[in-house]
Amino acid sequence: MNEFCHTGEDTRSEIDLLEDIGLDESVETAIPTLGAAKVPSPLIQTEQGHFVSDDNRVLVNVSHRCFEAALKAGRTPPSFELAGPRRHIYFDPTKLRCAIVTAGGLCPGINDVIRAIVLALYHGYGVRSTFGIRYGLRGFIPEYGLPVMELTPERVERIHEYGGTILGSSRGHQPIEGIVDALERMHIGVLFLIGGDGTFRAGAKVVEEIQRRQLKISVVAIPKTIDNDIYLVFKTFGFDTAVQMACEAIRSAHTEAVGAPNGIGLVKLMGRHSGFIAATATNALREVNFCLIPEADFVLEGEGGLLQAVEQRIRQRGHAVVVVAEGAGQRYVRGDKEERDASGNIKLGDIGVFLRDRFRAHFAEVGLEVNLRYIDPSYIIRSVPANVDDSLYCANLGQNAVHAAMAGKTGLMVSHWNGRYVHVPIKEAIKRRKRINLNSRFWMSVLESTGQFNLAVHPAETP
Ligand SMILES: Nc1ncnc2c1ncn2[C@@H]1O[C@H](COP(=O)(O)OP(=O)(O)O)[C@@H](O)[C@H]1O
Ligand SMILES: O=P(O)(O)OC[C@H]1O[C@](O)(COP(=O)(O)O)[C@@H](O)[C@@H]1O
Ligand SMILES: [Mg+2]
Repeated sequence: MNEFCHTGEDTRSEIDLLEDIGLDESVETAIPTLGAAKVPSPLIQTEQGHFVSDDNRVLVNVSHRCFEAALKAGRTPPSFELAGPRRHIYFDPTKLRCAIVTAGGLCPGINDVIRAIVLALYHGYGVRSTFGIRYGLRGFIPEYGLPVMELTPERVERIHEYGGTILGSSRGHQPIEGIVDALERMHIGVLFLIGGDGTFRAGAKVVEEIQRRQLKISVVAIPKTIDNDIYLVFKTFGFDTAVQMACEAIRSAHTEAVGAPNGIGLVKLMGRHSGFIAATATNALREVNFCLIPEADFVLEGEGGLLQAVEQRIRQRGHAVVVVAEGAGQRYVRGDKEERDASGNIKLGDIGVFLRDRFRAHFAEVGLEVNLRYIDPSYIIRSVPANVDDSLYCANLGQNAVHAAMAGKTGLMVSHWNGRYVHVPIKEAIKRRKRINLNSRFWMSVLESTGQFNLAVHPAETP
C-alpha cells in the first residue's frame, strides 16, 4: 500500500513509477520549532513579496491521481513546508552564535555549502559569529584538542574553488552528550550539520538531547553524499559532478575497449548500497553494455550469468563496457568476518578487482583472447570541486538552511523535492535509504540502454 498516495486497490500510480525514490511509506511532515518567531526579519522585502509563510507547502506526491484519491477520501494530501525566509525570525542576529560541522565521506560542493551559509548569515541577517568545527563530530570533543575555525566572509572568499571541506571531516561515533556539552559551552544557537545518513542519525540524537536539556539550539541538516542515497531528497549535491567524473572514466573505458581486439573496459564506481552514480552515468552515455548495481545483484556463472553474457557480447560485437557499483556482487567478495568502518558502515569487498580477475580467468578457460582494461576512479570522483549546477544547488541549500534556522526551526533537513526547496524532518530522512526502484522508468531506461534484459539477477538483499 502506498501511504503517500492511498489510491486503494491500484497501489502505484504512473508518477510513482517515474520516481526512483520508492515512495511507499507514510511520512511525518511537521517541523519542530524552538518557540514563537517574534523578531522582524532584517531581510529586505521587495514589492513583489519575498517572505514565505509556513502554510506554503509542497505536495509530497505530485501524481494527480493520488491527489484526487486523497480528496475523494476526505484526506489532505501530505505536503512539506516550503523553505525560504520568514517575515519574523526567532533569533536576535546580533547575539546569535552559529556552528558548522561536516562529517562522513567527501563530496563535491561541501565548501560551496559552507560559504553559502556563512555569507547568508553575515550579509543577510547580520550574524557576526560563525564557527567551523574541525574534522567532523570529533571536533566537539575536548580530548581531541581541535580548535574551532572562525568563519568570516574573508575566510570563505575562495573556498568554493576547491574540493573537499576546509573544516575537514571524519568518521567514528562521538558521545552525544559531549557534543551538546560543547554547544552549550560555546553558547551556540544554531548548528548546521553537513552530512549523510550517519551524520543525520547523530543529529537526531543531538536534537533529542537538546530537547531533554530544554535548550534553545536549532539543528539544521544539509544532505551530503555522492551516493545520492538519502531518502526524501530528489538528488544530493555533488552527485551531478560525480556523475560527470564517472562519465569521463566510462568514456575512457569505451575508447580502450574499441581500440583493441576483443576489448573489455571495466569501470568500478562508488555506490555502497545504491547504484545511482553507475546507473545515471550509464543513462547519460549510452555506451555501457552491463551496469551492475547493488539493488539488482547479478548472477555470475551459468546460463544467463554475467560471464556468459559478456562472452556473448564479445563474440558478437568485439568489445564490451561493464560498469560496476562498488556495492554490487558482494556475495562473491564477502569475507568470512564482517568488517565495519569507524562509523559502523560495512566494509565492502573489492568487486572491481574480483571481476577483472574472473573475466581474465573465464576468457582464458574458453580460449578467447581479450584485452581487459580496468579503471577504478575511486576518490577522484568525489574530491573534485563542484560543477556549476552543483555550485548553484549548494548555494540554494545553504541559504535555505540559514532561513530555516533563523526562523527557529529545528530537527530538519533542507531538501529539494518536486522542484522546490522544502523542510523535511531529520527523523523521516533517516527512516530508510533511497535506492533505485527496479520498477521505475529510470531503471527501465538503463536496461533499454544496455540491453541487459536477460542478465540473471539474485533476489535483492536487504541492506
Ligand atoms: N547511529 C549513529 N549514532 C550516532 N552517531 C552516528 C551514527 N551513525 C553515524 N554516526 C556518526 O556520524 C558521523 C558520520 O557518519 P558516516 O556514516 O561516516 O558518514 P555520513 O554522514 O556521510 O553517512 C560519524 O562521526 C559517525 O560516527
Ligand atoms: O573511504 P571512505 O572515506 O570510508 O569512503 C568510502 C565510501 O564513502 C562514500 O563515498 C559515501 O559515503 P558517505 O557519504 O555515506 O560518507 C561511498 O560511496 C564509499 O563507499
Ligand atoms: Mg552514509
